[in-house]
This record gives sequence, structure tokens and C-alpha cells, in this order.
Amino acid sequence: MEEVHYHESKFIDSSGCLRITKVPVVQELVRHGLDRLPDRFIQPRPSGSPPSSRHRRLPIPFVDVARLREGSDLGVRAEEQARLRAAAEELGVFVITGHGIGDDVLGGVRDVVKGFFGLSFDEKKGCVGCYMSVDNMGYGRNFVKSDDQPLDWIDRVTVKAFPKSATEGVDVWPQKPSNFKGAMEAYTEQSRDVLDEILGALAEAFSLEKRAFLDYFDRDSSDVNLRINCYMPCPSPDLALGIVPHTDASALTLLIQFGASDGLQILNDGEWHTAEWPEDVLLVSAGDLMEIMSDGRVRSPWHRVATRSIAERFSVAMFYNPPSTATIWPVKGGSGEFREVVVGEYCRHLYEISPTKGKDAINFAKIL
Ligand SMILES: O=C(O)CCC(=O)C(=O)O
Ligand SMILES: [Fe+2]
Repeated sequence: MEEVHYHESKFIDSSGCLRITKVPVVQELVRHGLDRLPDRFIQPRPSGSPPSSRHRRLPIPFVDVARLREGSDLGVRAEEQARLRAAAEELGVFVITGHGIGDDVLGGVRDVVKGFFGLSFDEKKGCVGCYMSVDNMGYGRNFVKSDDQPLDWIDRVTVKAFPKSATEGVDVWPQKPSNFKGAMEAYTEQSRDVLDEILGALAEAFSLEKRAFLDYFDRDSSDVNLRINCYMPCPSPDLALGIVPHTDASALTLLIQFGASDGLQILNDGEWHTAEWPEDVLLVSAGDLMEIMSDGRVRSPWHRVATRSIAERFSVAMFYNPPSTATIWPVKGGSGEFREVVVGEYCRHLYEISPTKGKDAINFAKIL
């Protein structure tokens, strides 16, 4: 019988020792054929809320970026800013139209993502650079901290796209498909401009200086991490999760999904809802750094990913952060519950304590 492949995940155990645990590669499990979900992927039953996607649906507001641009009619712009503000305050999530990123660029991303996950395990493993100094990167798993924690039903590769200086001398991009880096860089460059426009518009929507958030971002030193997720069909979608509940540490996250929809779920009014988010459409989600910077005006959503029994689903999450050495300050006039934090320290804290049962990481930035 062919051997199933494993990722090796390093963690520090409760006595402070460095341990390595072997984590099965989901694509390999599925390739070998499965009639039941392996025990390591069974999630403890969350109270009254099975993960499968037969869930209440949550309409996600649309924001038209073209209408937010300078030069559009003042009334139109004010109306769109009001929509943006309402979406940011109520859910922290919205889908965007009018962004100007071409179908060729989005199609290029889709093709290289499917191309990469279509490779054999050995090809994938062999063509992704090895990160020595950057946490949580490469082809493997996030947040495995023990031999017995329930595992996410996911395969993923994570790439630090910017700043380039953080990965100098290390070839971090998958070498296959050969246009992986080119396609992702074209997408990232254009997406960054769109996210900058949204950062400006968000500040204006809250009657702040346009650069209130934007001033923390810098072309040469801002952080862009790409997390490219592959969710294989799962034999028991009610028992497993693609990603366990979490917030993103980012300021803003830009997401796109291919292959299938109905994976992303958001906790709203104490209930899990499946986000109504069509394939190939860009979705913006606020992360904890935005909640802190906006002093609680924008809330980072507590979200998770459900699995499905048919059809692979892929998503690309682009996490956009100020430079890791930057100190961000909550703008005045919000909830008053936050203090300043160093971006890198906040992200390290979130990684260290994740996964958590509730939205705990952000307490790090709260005034006690
Ligand atoms: O796949 C998705 O829809 C969401 C992914 C996500 O939440 C993440 O990568 O942080
Ligand atoms: Fe996320």
C-alpha cells in the first residue's frame, strides 16, 4: 500500500520542550480514498451549531470602489461611504465591485492556485522554499500545538509577498506552476492599491483625516502575506472544519474563492451564518489591527470555514498590515477601549495563543 504523506509541525509543549508532530496531508488522505473522517479531524461539538453549510445565510453588503473614488459625484461618494461605514461597523465584511482588477489577473490567480494544488505531494513540497526566520510560512499547517488537538480539514501554502527584504536570499515562492510568482505578484500589486483606496475611504467614512489609517502603510515596508487555502471534499462535513473559528490579525484581509462557495461562516448575533459570497468576487474583511486602529469603530469578524462533501474549494487570503515594527495608535473618539500596539508584537501574540475558543487575542490591545 502507498504511504500517506505528512507535514511535520513543530511546537513547544507544556514543559517547554520543542516537539515535532506529524500531521496528515488532507489531499493525500482523499487521494487514497476515505470512507470515514479520521479521528484527528473531528471537532468537539460546538454548542448547537454543526459546521456543515446548511446554515442561516448572511447577505454580505456590496461596496462599489469606483463610487468611492475622488472625481465621482459628491452625493454618490457620500452614499457609498455610508454603505462602507455601515458594513464596517455592523459586520466588518463586505464584497467589492468596481475595483478595476481585471478578469485576466483574477483568472491568473485561479489557474496557478489550482495548478499548485494539482501537483503531487513531493512536487509541492519540493518546489516551495524553506523559511528559516519567518514564522508560519511555507507549505504546511498553522497553529498545530499538540499531538491531540483536532485538525483543520485544509492544505495550505503561505507566502510572504512583501516586504521583499523580509525574505531576501530565500526563494519563498512556489516554483511550480512556473508563473505562480508572476500571477500572484500582479494580483498583489493591484490589490494593494485597492486596499489603500479602501483604507482612505474608511477613514473618511468615519469623518477622520483621509490618511488616518493609510499613514501607517508604506510601499517598501508594509507586510503582505498570502495564505492560499485548499479545502478538499470531506466525508463528514458536520464533524470537521476547514479552519477553526478565528479573527485575522491583519488590518484588512482581501479574499477570493474559486471552485465552490458556501465555505466562509461568520458569527453574527451569536449564531454562525454562511456568508453569501459568490465565486470569483473579492471580499474584504477587517482584521484585529483595524479594530485597534479604529478604536473599535470597525469590528474584526469571528469567522470559520465549513467543509463540504463535494467539490474542492480554494481561497486566497491576502493579509495587509502596516510594517511589523510600526506602532499603531487607536484614533480618538471611538470606544476608548484600546491602547497602542506594535504590529509585529500583536501578530506574534495572536499566533502564540491561537487557536482560542473565543475572540481573546484582541484583549492584548485593550486598556485594562
Ligand atoms: O477560505 C475562506 O473563505 C477564509 C479563509 C480564512 O479565514 C483565512 O485564511 O484566514
Ligand atoms: Fe481568516
